[in-house]
Amino acid sequence: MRPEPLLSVRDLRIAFDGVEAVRGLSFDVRPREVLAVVGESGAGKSLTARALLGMLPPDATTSGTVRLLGETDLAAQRGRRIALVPQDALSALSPVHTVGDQLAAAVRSVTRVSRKEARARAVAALDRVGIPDAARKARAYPHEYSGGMRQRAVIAMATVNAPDVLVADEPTTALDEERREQVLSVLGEQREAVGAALVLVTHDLEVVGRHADRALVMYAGRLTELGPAKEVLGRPLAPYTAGLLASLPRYAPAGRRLPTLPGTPPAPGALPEGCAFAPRCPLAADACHHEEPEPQRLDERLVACHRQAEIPHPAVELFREEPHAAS
Ligand SMILES: Nc1ncnc2c1ncn2[C@@H]1O[C@H](COP(=O)(O)OP(=O)(O)OP(=O)(O)O)[C@@H](O)[C@H]1O
Repeated sequence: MRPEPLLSVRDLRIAFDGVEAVRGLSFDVRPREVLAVVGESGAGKSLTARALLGMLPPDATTSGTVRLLGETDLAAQRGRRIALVPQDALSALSPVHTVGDQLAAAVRSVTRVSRKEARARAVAALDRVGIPDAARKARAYPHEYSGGMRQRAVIAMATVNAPDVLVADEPTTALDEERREQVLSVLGEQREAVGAALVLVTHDLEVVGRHADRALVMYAGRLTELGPAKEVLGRPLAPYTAGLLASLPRYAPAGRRLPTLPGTPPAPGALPEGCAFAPRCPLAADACHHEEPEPQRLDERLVACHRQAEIPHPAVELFREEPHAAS
C-alpha cells in the first residue's frame, strides 16, 4: 500500500499581476522520499519550492492548497517540520554569531529545552555532518570554516530539529563538480538520519538519476510528467522529458553535435493556445494546439500529453539531429 503523503499540493496557482506562473499544480511528497523537481528556467520550480515553505513573495497571489500533515500554515512549520537547505552557505549563516550559537538558537526557537541541551544538540548536529572536533568548531564563526565545512554546517542547521521535509532549491549550483556530489551525499545521509523527505529542485538530470526516488517534470508552470525517477529518465512518456534527456552529453553519439531541445519555454504572460510545449514538440498534432492536456495516470506515472501513446522508444530519438558534415 502506498504510504500517506506527508505533503500534498492541490491545484496550486501562483500569479503576479494576474499572470499565472504556476498553473494548477498537484502532487504529493511521500514520507522519506527524494522528489526531484526538474524543468528549464522559468518552469515555476522555485516558486513551487517557496510555496512549500510558506515563503512566497508578498506580491504573489496564490490559490489551491499545500498541506503538511494536514496543516496549511506552512510558514509556522518552517524550521520545525519543514526546513530549507539554502543555496548559498555563506549568506545563510550570520557572520556575527558562532555556528554553535546559531544552531542552538534554531533548536530553542522550536523546542523548550535548556541552553545546555540546545548546545548539546547543536554539537551533535555538527558532528553528524562530519565536522571534526565539533565541540570546538561550534565555538568558531562562519568565516573560520572552510567552504566545504560551511556547506555541512548549513545542512546541520536545516536538519537540527529533525524536520519531516527538507526543501533544497538548486543547493549545489555555485559549487564545482566534486563539491557538488559531496554536498548531495551529506544531504542524503542527513535526510536518512533524521528520517526526512527531500524536495530537490534541480535542472540537472544526472543528479535526478543518482539521488531521486521520484521526479516531477515541470513545464510552463504545469506538471508534464511525474513518476519513479528511474522510469521517467529510462523511458520518458512525455516528449518534453525526452527533449530534456536528449540534451544530456551521454545521448550525443560520436561525430554528432549534442542534440538540444530547440526553442525556449514561453514566458508566463505569453503562452500559446493548447499545450504550452506544442510549438517545440516534434509530435504535436492538431489537438495539441487547441487544448491543454491534463495529467493522466498511467501505472505509477502521471503524464500530461495528448500524444503520449505515440512516443517512440527510445524517446530521445524524437530530438536526434542529423550528423553534421565536417567543415
Ligand atoms: N517575484 C516575481 N515577480 C514576478 N514574476 C515572478 C516572480 N518570481 C517568479 N516570477 C515568474 O515566475 C516564473 C517562474 O519562476 P521560478 O523562479 O519558479 O522558475 P524556475 O523554474 O525556478 O526557474 P530557474 O531554474 O531559472 O530558477 C518566472 O519565469 C517569472 O516569470
